[in-house]
Amino acid sequence: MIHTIPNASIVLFGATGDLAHRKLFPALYQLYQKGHMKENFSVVGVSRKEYTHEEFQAEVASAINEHAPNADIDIVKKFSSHFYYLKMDVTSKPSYHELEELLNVLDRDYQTNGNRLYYLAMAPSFFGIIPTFLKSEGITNTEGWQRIVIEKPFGHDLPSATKLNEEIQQSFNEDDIYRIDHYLGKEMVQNIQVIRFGNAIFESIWNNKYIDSVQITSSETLGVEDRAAYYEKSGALLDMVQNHMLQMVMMVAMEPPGELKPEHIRDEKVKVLRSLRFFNEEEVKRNVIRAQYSAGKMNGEQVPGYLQEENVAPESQTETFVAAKLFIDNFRWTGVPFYIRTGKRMAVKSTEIVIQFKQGPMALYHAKTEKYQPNLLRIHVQPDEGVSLTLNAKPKGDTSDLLPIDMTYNNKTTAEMNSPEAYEKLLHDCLLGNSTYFTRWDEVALSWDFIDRITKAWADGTGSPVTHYPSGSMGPVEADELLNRDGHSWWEPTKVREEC
Ligand SMILES: NC(=O)C1=CN([C@@H]2O[C@H](COP(=O)(O)OP(=O)(O)OC[C@H]3O[C@@H](n4cnc5c(N)ncnc54)[C@H](OP(=O)(O)O)[C@@H]3O)[C@@H](O)[C@H]2O)C=CC1
Ligand SMILES: O=C1O[C@H](COP(=O)(O)O)[C@@H](O)[C@H](O)[C@H]1O
Repeated sequence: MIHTIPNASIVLFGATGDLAHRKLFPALYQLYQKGHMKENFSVVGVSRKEYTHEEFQAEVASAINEHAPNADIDIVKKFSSHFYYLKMDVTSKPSYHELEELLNVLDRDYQTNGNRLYYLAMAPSFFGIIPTFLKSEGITNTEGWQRIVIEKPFGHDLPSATKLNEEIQQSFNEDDIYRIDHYLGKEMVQNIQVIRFGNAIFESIWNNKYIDSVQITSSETLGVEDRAAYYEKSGALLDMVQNHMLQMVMMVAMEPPGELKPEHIRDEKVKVLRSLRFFNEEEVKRNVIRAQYSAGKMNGEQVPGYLQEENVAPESQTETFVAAKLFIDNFRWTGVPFYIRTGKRMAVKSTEIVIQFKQGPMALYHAKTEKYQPNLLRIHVQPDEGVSLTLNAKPKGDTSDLLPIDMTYNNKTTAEMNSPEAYEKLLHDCLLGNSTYFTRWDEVALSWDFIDRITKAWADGTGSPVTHYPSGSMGPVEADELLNRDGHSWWEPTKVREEC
């Protein structure tokens, strides 16, 4: 539900960066333009570059014009007049006093009641120090609420994430810490719980009696671009699996919450991670595939392999693709494999969840024709948004054959009616104090515990080796074999038909 955001000051650390320009300014603008933010808010941009307030406002306006669809020039002007700039090195304790002075003026001018949201759009190395100084220099000491948004990655393993968390919790309560996973802001990821718990026909068959397997694919066409410095240390496992892929697994596998309240939903998600089978070395080798893109063709154009990309080590073993078979050892899911795969430079940009249902008890049709398809429920997360259900029917006039048909719901009908961007929804939620779609510490800790065992097996040389896949393909043959040995194959991403 959309509510009007209360009066507040937003402090945006990292205001000259890529995330602020491409995602955060446009997301805030959309909230304003739709009337969810009224006039009583200010945004203080913080970075080390020199800007006057006016230069910064012009920069914000230009970013919105470039990245927000259908931006209105007059509204953009009015919106950007709420922005202020402070040149500040976040590692310098005394500079926080200037921030406090500015915020005190803005709190008064905009009647914010001291409500403040601190958004850390900065490199992770700053995630600990900023909350520490915000607290020690008394900035968080106001009458209003104080919330902090932490970008990803939250640590690089369980020990580093624990240390970071302890540091942040010295200054902010868990309830006021909003760890962002932007996949949780995606329309169709949020829709999973409605499709499941809002439709008795699905929830009653959402278990190992009726579901054969689950597949989650998140493929990208982009390569590493200019992010090799970060990506070389992360790879697809830390960049996508630890957070986004596991979040989608949790949304598909969780039990119904007692109520639609943040803690009820987050409790159920955590229980999924508690039932996730944590792999030993042998299981990592058997169930987790890693690979790197080699040169290939994308849209008819030759593109380089990962090792030829700028700032990538000549013999880098960083994986740009991961496929895995996961097991959730609980009453609902025992025996149902969850196959996940994600990678860069793949054939299509797509995120899709496919629920494959079991065949009926008697082979009246499926043994007789190759055209028989298992029933599939596809949740199209992006770029198309929607749901489709594959059924078997009979072709017109022919009683002896089968025709798979799709019943499709398309969530995104026209360019003018795009769903809100993930960051828009998440900013809206944290300004309202709704943490449902942010990751709680116990989720983060368990997900690192699961991931660390894979990282360790790979580092010890006991996991499967890094193989290669040509750019423009859907991954290495080993990822196909992972499913083939169970008699399965990957369902390739499909489009939601426009006419439906
Ligand atoms: N970009 C994206 O699409 C995504 C980014 N993220 C995460 O968001 C965060 C930010 O990423 P991104 O915007 O790409 O990073 P950038 O490198 O583009 O921006 C970093 C920002 O930090 C500022 N900065 C650096 N050092 C200091 C300092 N000592 N004091 C004050 N400001 C400083 C920089 O400005 P200046 O140099 O002027 O000080 C700049 O504004 C990261 O954690 C990233 O992992 C997550 C998902 C997607
Ligand atoms: O967090 C990240 O996500 C993006 C993919 O996000 P999407 O919304 O475009 O699917 C990925 O490219 C990036 O490497 C990763 O850091």
